[in-house]
Amino acid sequence: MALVSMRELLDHAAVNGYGIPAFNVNNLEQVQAVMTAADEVGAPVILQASAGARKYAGEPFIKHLIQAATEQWPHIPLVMHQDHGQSPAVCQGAINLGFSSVMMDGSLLEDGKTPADFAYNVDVTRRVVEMAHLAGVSVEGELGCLGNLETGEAGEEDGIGAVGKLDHSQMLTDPEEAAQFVKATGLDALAIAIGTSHGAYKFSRKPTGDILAISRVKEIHARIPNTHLVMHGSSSVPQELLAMINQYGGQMKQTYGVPVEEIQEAIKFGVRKINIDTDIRLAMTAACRKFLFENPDKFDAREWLKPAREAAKQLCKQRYLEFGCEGQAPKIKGETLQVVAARYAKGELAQVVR
Ligand SMILES: O=C(CO)COP(=O)(O)O
Ligand SMILES: O=C[C@H](O)COP(=O)(O)O
Ligand SMILES: [Zn+2]
Ligand SMILES: [Zn+2]
Repeated sequence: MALVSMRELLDHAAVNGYGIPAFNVNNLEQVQAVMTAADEVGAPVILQASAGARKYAGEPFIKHLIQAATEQWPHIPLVMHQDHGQSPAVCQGAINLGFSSVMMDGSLLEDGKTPADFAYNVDVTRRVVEMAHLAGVSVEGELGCLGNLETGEAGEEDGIGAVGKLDHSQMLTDPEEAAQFVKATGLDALAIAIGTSHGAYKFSRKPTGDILAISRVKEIHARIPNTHLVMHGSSSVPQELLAMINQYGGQMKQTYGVPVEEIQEAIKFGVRKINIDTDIRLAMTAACRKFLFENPDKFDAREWLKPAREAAKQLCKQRYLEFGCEGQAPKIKGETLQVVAARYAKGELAQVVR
């Protein structure tokens, strides 16, 4: 199957009440891990590449790694999504490269650090929607800045994130603004800020409602019922992976992620895409450290990449099962992007705002 539109997958997830993890990928082993996990459980796939991934691997490698996955697993509906595009020009570049979905992150200015105002965000996102939908490509936007509600720190850890202190109004997406934003842009999916942040250091304790505002999801969803909500910074940071990393020579500090049961609750109220990068990093690092510690004589990279890839696969499989993706892939039609473009043109995919 050729690459499919993210809108098609998320529409299917909405009708059938499940969520799809969007995994960040940077190299061969991560692509293989996600795809084999999806194949084992019959899950649809969103592979996303950040600017950091494109810098690390190079654009031709990212493009061809993901296209290779469509050849190896032709029966799996697969979206190639650009994560955190910082400008319309970056999004246009991704569309030209063959991405079937793009994120225009206009919550921050082009530097990826300075919080932007609402008018700027609307303007850049609307421009991306106009060009992307002509090609049947889906658009995710973001309203509100990801950040830690305990400290007010936006916490730039992965190259994308506001710098310095933010107030709570900047770190929690406002339902009324979300409604205005969707009306003005017509985008397909909206990343919301509810207290999650990128990277491993999200919460100093297991989060409760005051620092992870899942209740916001319900309020936002009520206003924009067919715009798919996206949770960034949604790694769960499994304690056993932290312990394993530290057991085999690592020095990670105590930290907590987003509990899977909170994500499951959010899925009931309109969250359809759940971004996960850090958990794959932790799983691969833990497995790799363990293998090299136990086999100090080994030096073939394939030998330590194999357990790392296997650990990433297990993590991905677990999330597919927990978010309800099992057996959904064969039920997805896999429309061509041309068909989806025609549906946008006819107004069939217009957003509802209440
Ligand atoms: O949101 C993300 C990518 O856009 C990744 O979040 P994590 O750092 O929690 O995995
Ligand atoms: O959005 C953040 C992702 O975790 C990507 O991280 P990265 O910029 O290090 O590739
Ligand atoms: Zn952002
Ligand atoms: Zn993100």
